[in-house]
Amino acid sequence: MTTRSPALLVLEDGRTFRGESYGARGETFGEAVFATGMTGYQETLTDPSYHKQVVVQTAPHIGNTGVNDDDPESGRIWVSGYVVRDPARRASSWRSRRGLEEELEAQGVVGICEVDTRALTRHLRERGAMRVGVSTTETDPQALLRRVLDSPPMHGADLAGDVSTSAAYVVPAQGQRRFRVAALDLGIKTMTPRRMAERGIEVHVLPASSTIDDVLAVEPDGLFYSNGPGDPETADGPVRVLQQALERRLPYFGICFGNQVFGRALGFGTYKLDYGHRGINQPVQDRVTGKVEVTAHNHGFAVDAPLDRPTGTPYGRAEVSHVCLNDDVVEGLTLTGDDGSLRGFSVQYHPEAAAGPHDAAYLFDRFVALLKQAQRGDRDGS
Ligand SMILES: NC(=O)CC[C@H](N)C(=O)O
Repeated sequence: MTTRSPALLVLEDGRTFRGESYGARGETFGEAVFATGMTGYQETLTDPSYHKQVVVQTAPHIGNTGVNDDDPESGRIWVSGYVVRDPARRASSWRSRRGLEEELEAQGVVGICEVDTRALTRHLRERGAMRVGVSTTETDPQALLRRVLDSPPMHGADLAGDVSTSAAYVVPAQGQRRFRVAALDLGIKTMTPRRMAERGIEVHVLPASSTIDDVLAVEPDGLFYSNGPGDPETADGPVRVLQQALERRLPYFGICFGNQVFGRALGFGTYKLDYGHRGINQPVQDRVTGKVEVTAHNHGFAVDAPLDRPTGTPYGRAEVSHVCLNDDVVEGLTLTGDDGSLRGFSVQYHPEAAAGPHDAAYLFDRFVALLKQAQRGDRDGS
């Protein structure tokens, strides 16, 4: 069994928790956020959207199924720190290759266990997400607090460039290629291009800093923007590229950060939620069909768009298509032309469902339908 040493967690408002080391020893900082999924810790840890965040797991047992080679959503763990109640003493799964603690240690991720994660979560829910420090080297809370207060806040953080691919790459279509899509990698998860590839889409994944010329060079049938870390208010480059693409009537689909950037491209603002949505059972309503989906979320920001009326934009009519039933937060947007045809859409949640329920998988089919409609339009010369 791993030997443990004392560890300290200090929030920026001074609230302190003492626990034991879990994973690498050292000191780390980030935004403290809680994730409520009972499963899927590997997907959470490797989701690039968690860059610079210290994730608190509300599920009390973490690590039970170890670490496998199939579930990572990127090439590494991205969370800047990890907080759990009771780590599994033994990993048990036919897919497990190694223990979670071993993996955290190997990747240099500092964590803390034996923390009352329910008390910590209630604190964050009441006071809002805030900066935190976790340390196995510091024993004085006041000293750690000073460093927490010196660490950068999430508000205003420009992070997509840190996690994006440096070079373009292609995820080939499975079976016959039906469409080609340019996908801007703002922190893309492995499952997303795979869900497109399964539907005959060849996905050209491009760096976050790509220009409209880089996008057009792919000769795409459509444009996709991924999830990603940081404050959407900083994503001016991707917003501009998207506006240029919409001017050219390129069909658009966006997920999470891609929803926020779409919102901004259409003229809406974004804002920081008090403590965000992170989990795999969030109820979202499709405002057209009335249907409720149970969905996976990981977002701390949201789009500020009116729920009660459409908004005219230079690219067509924008509407809020989905809302979260817990708090009425905007969870999806659509853009339609004067003839009522769909031009682009996005969701704040995760239809790629890694981890999470598959209720929203239909959105990838909707993207295929949009690409098909645009191809037909091109052929008809309209
Ligand atoms: N998963 C995401 O794309 C998150 C988007 C953004 N960083 C937020 O926290 O809201």
